[in-house]
Amino acid sequence: MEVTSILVPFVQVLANEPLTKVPDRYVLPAQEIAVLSNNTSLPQVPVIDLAKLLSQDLNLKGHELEKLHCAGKEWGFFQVINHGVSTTLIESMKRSSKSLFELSMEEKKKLWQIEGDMEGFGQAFIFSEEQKLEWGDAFFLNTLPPHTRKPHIYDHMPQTFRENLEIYCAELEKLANKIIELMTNALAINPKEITDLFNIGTQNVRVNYYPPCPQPEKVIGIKSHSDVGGLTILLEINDMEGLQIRKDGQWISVPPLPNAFIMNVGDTFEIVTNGIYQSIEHRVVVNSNKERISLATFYGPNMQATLAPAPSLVNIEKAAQFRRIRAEDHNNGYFLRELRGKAYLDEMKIAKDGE
Ligand SMILES: O=C(O)CCC(=O)C(=O)O
Ligand SMILES: [Fe+2]
Repeated sequence: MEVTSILVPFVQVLANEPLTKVPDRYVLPAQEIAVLSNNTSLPQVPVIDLAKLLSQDLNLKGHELEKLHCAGKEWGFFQVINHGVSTTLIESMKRSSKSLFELSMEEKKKLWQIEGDMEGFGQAFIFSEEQKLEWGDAFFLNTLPPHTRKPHIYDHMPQTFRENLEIYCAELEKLANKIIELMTNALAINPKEITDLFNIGTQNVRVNYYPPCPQPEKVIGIKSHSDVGGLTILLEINDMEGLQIRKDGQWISVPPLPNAFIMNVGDTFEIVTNGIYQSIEHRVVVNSNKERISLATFYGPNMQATLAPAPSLVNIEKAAQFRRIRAEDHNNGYFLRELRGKAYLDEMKIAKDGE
């Protein structure tokens, strides 16, 4: 896909300079400053136990499936424990993701985005020199289907990163498929109505690096957005807080939980479940002490598939909420706009009478 996001400076370099003030290009307008809802009784993101979901004990399984259903419906965000991915693999993946940002500038340059392409070090969603930039760097890659892997990036990646990534991505593809199938069980529909869309699905990874910032309250690490795909699986690399989600109008912090994956439903999943499971707006705030690193793995549909609400989730009580769109067109459209909450998903909605 051709993407026209413009190339931007590396924030990690900026953060290494003795700055006391952040450059204007990063300072958000007052109304966009991230304010955390200050309420100690805010609800916590649900924690789902995959071992229970896969248990032979039907009571245990049923109870956890109900929890998954609530998490999909009411949160669109949850943490998953006992996910079955080996700790050794996860620790290696963490180390090698971190080391990407420790490469020399010369090495990083070989992995730099080239114009018209999103992969490598760089940003997406930037379309003008006036646009406010985020206080964060990213390394983005296509991993599946294999023919979408870009040789100019793969050939220059550090070998250990590449080797770990290969195994990690295969494990996360299996895990994503498992969770999606369990969600279809929780929705009590024929799994194929949704799982068929993910046959030869797409997978991308994004390593996010948010350097410490001298004026953290003036900037944002990632603007509020929902993810475009099916299911995102996030790994916290250095256990730093920063991720926040918007639930019922309030911003709630998602604290890293040891040995868990943070998962969230993307816009595609909201479309195919006819709005029953919701993609949730999230953002990242930064701090002045320490960098934060995360690894997001996005799992999306086959780009040739047509996205539409699953037939059995459309009925007299609930008409189709979203129009049909080819997955590739849906995906490309997402990357042609600035990140702005759930604005893009709203464009996919079928207007109700009188709107
Ligand atoms: O760094 C994070 O915790 C979230 C990253 C994110 O939302 C994304 O990469 O889409
Ligand atoms: Fe995201």
